[in-house]
Amino acid sequence: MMLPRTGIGVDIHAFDSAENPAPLWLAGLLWEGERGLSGHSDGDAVAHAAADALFSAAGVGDLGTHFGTDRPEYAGASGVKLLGEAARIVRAAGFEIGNIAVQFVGNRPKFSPRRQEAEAVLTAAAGAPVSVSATTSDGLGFPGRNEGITAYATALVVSLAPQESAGRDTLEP
Ligand SMILES: Nc1ccn([C@@H]2O[C@H](COP(=O)(O)O)[C@@H](O)[C@H]2O)c(=O)n1
Ligand SMILES: C[C@@]1(CO)OP(=O)(O)OP(=O)(O)OC[C@H]1O
Repeated sequence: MMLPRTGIGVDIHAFDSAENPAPLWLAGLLWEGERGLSGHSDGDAVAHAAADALFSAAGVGDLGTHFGTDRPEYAGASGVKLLGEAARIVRAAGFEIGNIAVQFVGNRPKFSPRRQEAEAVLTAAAGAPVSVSATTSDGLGFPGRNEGITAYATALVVSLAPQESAGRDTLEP
């Protein structure tokens, strides 16, 4: 039986505190006029959490395993590029991707008006449906103080490799 596998990913990035902050890239979109997130790459916490959930579901490590900050080629890399690469790695490991669901916690950007646009960009990158939702933390904690964003993601993948039979049906009654 081909049972699906779930995965989880969490990513946190602080807003850039520089006087002239980097632009904000989140959920694969550029948010004009919004303070950017700091990071070795473009800081797209939504795309990173989605990629991490894929690696988790396939059991092939995590973001640091594949795109570590010691890799200069990923300096400034786009989250969309990392998600596309993560999907390629997971497929090369013998999995198909069912879907990815991401929720971020933060006051800004006001996400829902651009949800469809973001989901289309991330879905194209992953080659599988990606849904994104947002919530505030009701003013509490670092997202509530506009210091940063947390993104949580789950992913579902299915192995395309023949499964070895195991468990109850191999046991004597
Ligand atoms: N950055 C955000 C945060 C929230 N939303 C939308 O607002 C709804 C209500 O948020 P609460 O935290 O007050 O429950 C939420 O369900 C989102 O639809 C948003 O668009 N952008
Ligand atoms: C994506 C990578 C690599 O550029 O850098 P960051 O942008 O700092 O992002 P993080 O979510 O901390 O994950 C680690 C790295 O793999």
